[in-house]
Amino acid sequence: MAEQILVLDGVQHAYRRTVALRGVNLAVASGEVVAVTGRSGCGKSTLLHVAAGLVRPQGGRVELFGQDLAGVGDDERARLRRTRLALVLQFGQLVDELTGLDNVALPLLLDGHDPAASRRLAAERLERCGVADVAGVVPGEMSGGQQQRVAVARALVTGPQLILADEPTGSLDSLGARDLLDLLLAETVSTGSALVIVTHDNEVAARADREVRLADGTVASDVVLA
Ligand SMILES: Nc1ncnc2c1ncn2[C@@H]1O[C@H](COP(=O)(O)OP(=O)(O)OP(=O)(O)O)[C@@H](O)[C@H]1O
Repeated sequence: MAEQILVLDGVQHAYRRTVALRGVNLAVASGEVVAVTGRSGCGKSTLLHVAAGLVRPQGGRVELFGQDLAGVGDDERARLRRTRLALVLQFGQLVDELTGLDNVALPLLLDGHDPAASRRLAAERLERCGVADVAGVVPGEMSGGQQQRVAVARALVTGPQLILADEPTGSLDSLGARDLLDLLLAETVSTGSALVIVTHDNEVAARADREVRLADGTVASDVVLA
């Protein structure tokens, strides 16, 4: 059986009086593509933030790459997010002042890699993601689709074992969304990463290996797709 790289066990979380997660159990194996679906407000983004170690849950246990996150400090969490984990959000969240190339090289540079080698890897990633032409362009001068492709290139440049994506196609039209999903799935499969993708889009969910549907802060169904 494939190694489990993310395990949520009875995870609970509330923001003041709003309960977002009420005991979520979920395990993701290496290389698996899992879609997380459910109505607005059911807790999908909170689940992703807990999995990324951005939010400390008030109850239950999160195990990431075999480590109980409760015992992992903020610096080590940040290091995990830069190296073994990647986040892709609805709006690429690129650094406005940096070019496409420097945005993609950034996680490597922050992790202390050689600058020239980092930029070479970043250029290769941009090429693979079909956006080599925006290497010298800042995000404000890119289209929404180009920004999301650069965000995918940045997410994959470190060779993460797990990619957490929150509505990564949500800001794009349907054609752009399909293109970006094709890219994300192809790159995920080719690097052997696991992908957890939060989506409202049934077409996106249908292309995953598994669909986990949340309802009111719990897992309502967890189905392996053909
Ligand atoms: N920072 C916050 N402060 C207070 N309440 C929050 C916060 N973030 C989320 N919530 C609440 O927690 C619940 C779950 O929110 P969450 O964003 O996880 O849901 P979601 O399924 O991702 O929603 P959507 O599909 O609309 O993005 C909602 O009731 C939401 O209003």
